Amino acid sequence: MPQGPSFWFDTRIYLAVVAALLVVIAFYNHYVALLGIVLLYTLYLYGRDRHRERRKALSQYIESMANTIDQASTYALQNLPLAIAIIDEQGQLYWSNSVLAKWFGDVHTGRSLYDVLPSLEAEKIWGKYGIVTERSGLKHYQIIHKPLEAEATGCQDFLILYINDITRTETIKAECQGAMPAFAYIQIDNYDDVLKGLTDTQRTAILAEVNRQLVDLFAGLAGFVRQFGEDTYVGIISRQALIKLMDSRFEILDKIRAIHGGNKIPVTLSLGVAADEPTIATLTQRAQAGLDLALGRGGDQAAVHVDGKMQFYGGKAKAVEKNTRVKARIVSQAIRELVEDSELVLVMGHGGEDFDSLGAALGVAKMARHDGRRIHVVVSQPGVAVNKLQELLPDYEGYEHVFITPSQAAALVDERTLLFIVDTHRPEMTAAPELLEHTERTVVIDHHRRSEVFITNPLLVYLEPSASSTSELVTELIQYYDDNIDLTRLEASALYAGIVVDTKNFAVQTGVRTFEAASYLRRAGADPTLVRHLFRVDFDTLRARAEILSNTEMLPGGVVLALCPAEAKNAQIVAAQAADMLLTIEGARVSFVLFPLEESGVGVSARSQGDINVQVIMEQMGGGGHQTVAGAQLKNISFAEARDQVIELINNYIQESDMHESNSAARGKKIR
Ligand SMILES: Nc1ncnc2c1ncn2[C@@H]1O[C@H](COP(=O)(O)O[C@H]2[C@@H](O)[C@H](n3cnc4c(N)ncnc43)O[C@@H]2COP(=O)(O)O)[C@@H](O)[C@H]1O
Ligand SMILES: [Mn+2]
Repeated sequence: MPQGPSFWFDTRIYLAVVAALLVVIAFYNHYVALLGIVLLYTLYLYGRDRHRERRKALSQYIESMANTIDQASTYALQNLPLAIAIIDEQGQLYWSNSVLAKWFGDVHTGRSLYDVLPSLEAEKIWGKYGIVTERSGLKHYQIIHKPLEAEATGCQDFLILYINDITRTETIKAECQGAMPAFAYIQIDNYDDVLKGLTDTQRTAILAEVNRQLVDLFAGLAGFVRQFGEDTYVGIISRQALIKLMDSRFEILDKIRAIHGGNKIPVTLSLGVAADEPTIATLTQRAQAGLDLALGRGGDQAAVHVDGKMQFYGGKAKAVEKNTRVKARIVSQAIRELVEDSELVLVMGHGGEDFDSLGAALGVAKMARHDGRRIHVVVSQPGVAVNKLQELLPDYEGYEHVFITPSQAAALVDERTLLFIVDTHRPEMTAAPELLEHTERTVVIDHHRRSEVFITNPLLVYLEPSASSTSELVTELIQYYDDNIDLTRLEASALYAGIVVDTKNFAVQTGVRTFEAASYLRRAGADPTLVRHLFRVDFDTLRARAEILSNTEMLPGGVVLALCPAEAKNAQIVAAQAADMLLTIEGARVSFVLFPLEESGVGVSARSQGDINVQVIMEQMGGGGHQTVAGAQLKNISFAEARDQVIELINNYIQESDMHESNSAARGKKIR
């Protein structure tokens, strides 16, 4: 490197010192001093020239260095392991480094970056600092976006994007995730029923077949399965294998259901499976909760907790009626103890009460009154069923003011209050959801298949999806509560009406226990004339029902779809009744009636003959219900959109079932 200017400064100091010495020498010898001055001057001239040359060389060196650094930094910017793009609000490229073109092909100034990265959401990133991850084909990118404001650019606002290719990291992450364990609890739902009355050889053959199917399944998935009770198994597979199992829509359920013993009862299986949990303890807890949920929903299904949410597969078999009433007796006694420990008993059903929830509520109220407790039934708002009963109740002593509003109930409730929730177990569907926040002493009695959302920490739960109705369950509880309970004509008739509603007049979902409950109620005074009176509808309602029927479309695959007129009174009930009626059409497998919701939106009443699980379809629309009777409420949607959604879901359902069960071609026809 050339020497700098300090060298010439130093030289001049030396020359000045020599000049001073020459002055001293001149005092003694003029000739020597003169010679010294000539030499000194020559030295000065030489030094000055050398200094000029060096200064020139130095500035040339600095200039070349600057050029090199400029080139190096440009090279570095263009060849970063990052793509950089500067875009405007429309996504148009103003500048980018060459890496962007290398990764995304034809990108040039003026072209929109959103064309090459369509998943990038302009409104989410424009003007903001942040990091997003995007996928483009097989590649994954992490994008840091940073605003570049007009003040800095002197013209307009821009956004700088630093794009990092994280495909390798994401691939490794996906591989690791795929190798994580998924844990399964598996249970034969109906072990005793299937094996009842079979010979030892038949029993062994059935159990061996179940075993073989499970072992084959897990071996095929490179997993592990082990029986740990007579009807229970645990299994472990990788998360990747679980995804395969989900893609097959748990075909194992169909294979197991095809196993029949001599008594013709098909074997059904329930699975609770969990993945993506931080510890083995939470993984197994989630799997256990999934199994409870699958069993609570009637069995013959898998409840899978993956990606932070629960998904259900299967659920095609009917819930099998339990032929023992031991549980009813135990629950009844437990209820009695809770009632005796309370001062006030409140009962509520689901909002938009029907006779099942009101009949069951009056039945529970009867038990509490029998023990001398203050009781009230909390109702959401006047409706057909509430109004009908309200007209009759004042004739019965103590029932004059039995119905109260949610706000009246909130004013009464204290820590000694016992709150019964009947005919639903979903907090948001209760007549007064806010009441649940005021009391922790709750009891749930319901006949719906268990859904994921449930009343928080109830003291007691009596959930029997195989029962026809909550009124049937409450009728049994009354019989075990106290032999001396004497139902009034109205109480018995309300409970009877509850059974009638949910069984469509004893046509569906009925078991031996349904008829036994009905005959107990008849003996206790249930009056068919009064029940008929409860179900009478006004002329407008009847006309609305007729209009629905005239608006009916018969679609391929046995799908019947109808629309309820927008101005119909009691639209929900009319739609429910029409959906029931539509199933009586020859060839109808499933019916859907769309109706206007009071608070805007579209409601759906869905009914099935049994082979299509409408609960699963309605759950996909945010609703629920049972396998053959279900419903949903859709917000911010038009009738046409709701119709399209229903058709798409039933199409998918039929196609999937056909794929897995090789149903006839006619059934699999696409609906338009
Ligand atoms: N959002 C939802 N989440 C979970 N479950 C839901 C949701 N929305 C509806 N459901 C359940 O779906 C079934 C079917 O409901 P539905 O409205 O189609 O039918 C119920 C009543 O409307 C209907 N009903 C009431 N009174 C009469 C009558 N007089 N005649 C005929 N039909 C009538 O009967 C159904 C009773 O259902 P239940 O109260 O659940 O037993 C239902 O299970 C919803 O809870
Ligand atoms: Mn019910």
